[in-house]
Amino acid sequence: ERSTSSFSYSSYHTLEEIYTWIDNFATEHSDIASKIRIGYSFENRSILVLKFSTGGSQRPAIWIDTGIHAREWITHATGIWTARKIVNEYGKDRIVTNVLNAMDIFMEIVSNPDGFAFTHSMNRLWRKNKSSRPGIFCIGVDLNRNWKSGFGGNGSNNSPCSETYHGPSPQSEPEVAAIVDFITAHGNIKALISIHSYSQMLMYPYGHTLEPVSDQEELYSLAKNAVQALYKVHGMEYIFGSISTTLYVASGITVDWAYDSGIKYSFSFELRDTGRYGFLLPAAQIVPTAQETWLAIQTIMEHTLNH
Ligand SMILES: O=C(CO)C[C@@H](Cc1ccccc1)C(=O)O
Ligand SMILES: [Zn+2]
Repeated sequence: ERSTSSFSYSSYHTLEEIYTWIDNFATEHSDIASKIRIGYSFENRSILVLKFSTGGSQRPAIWIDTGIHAREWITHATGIWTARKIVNEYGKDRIVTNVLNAMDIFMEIVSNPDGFAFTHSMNRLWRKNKSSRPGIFCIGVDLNRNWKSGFGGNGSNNSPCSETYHGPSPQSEPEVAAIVDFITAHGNIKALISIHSYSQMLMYPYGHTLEPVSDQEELYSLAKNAVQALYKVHGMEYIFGSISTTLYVASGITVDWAYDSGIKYSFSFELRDTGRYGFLLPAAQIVPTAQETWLAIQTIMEHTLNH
């Protein structure tokens, strides 16, 4: 009996439970899924990625990450549900089947394992990683400010005690360097989706400047279509647009680096809710959130496949 079938997709889980699930999931779906270790965190935990592939080699691919901010538990839970959805829908759903017959999907569910473990052990609202450096008395770098593009600019902070501390240099954090190295070595990533919570938004670059990206029109209309598909599931309204104009200026962020590295379809989600529960979203909303997010993700994947 599949042990992942005893796993509750409508509950939050610890780091150990998620890592065990990843192992069992890759074993039970070895025809299409495999587990890759792309590096080690500051506290030496494995950084794991699930690869979904139906063959070929170096196929164009889609990258999805969740949990870069430790306290955003709905994102890890959404990632787990989405991984199962992908393997269950291959061969049934037209979009998933077409995407996986031509492209690979890489999904990093726990992108900040040290911080995530800390939200279970010590501080539920921890955001950053757990890096420390000699003579610095505050812990952690904001992994969504440590990327090269716009590094150190407005909307990031030079103080190690800040929640948006950008770190001493771009990619100084092993959790960011691991992704940069993997995506750079792969060289054929066509879309990147970096999932956060909360606020109910679907955003695209830039965050570090108010200047529109060259593909602004295309990304705007794709985001519009994606949030319309999402809305149809449970009536949840998402706003959309560029990060700097929709939310605030933020520098050194994942999607700005991705876009500047040639990944045109780079998006960041802010999942449920709009503040009533915030990071403490009740587990009862995990499946509804994942279900609606899936429609937006499918919209982005299909567009990526067809362009
Ligand atoms: O995670 C957030 C809430 O914890 C808000 C996100 C908003 C954001 C998301 C993606 C790209 C730039 C900014 C952040 O400030 O990094
Ligand atoms: Zn976040």
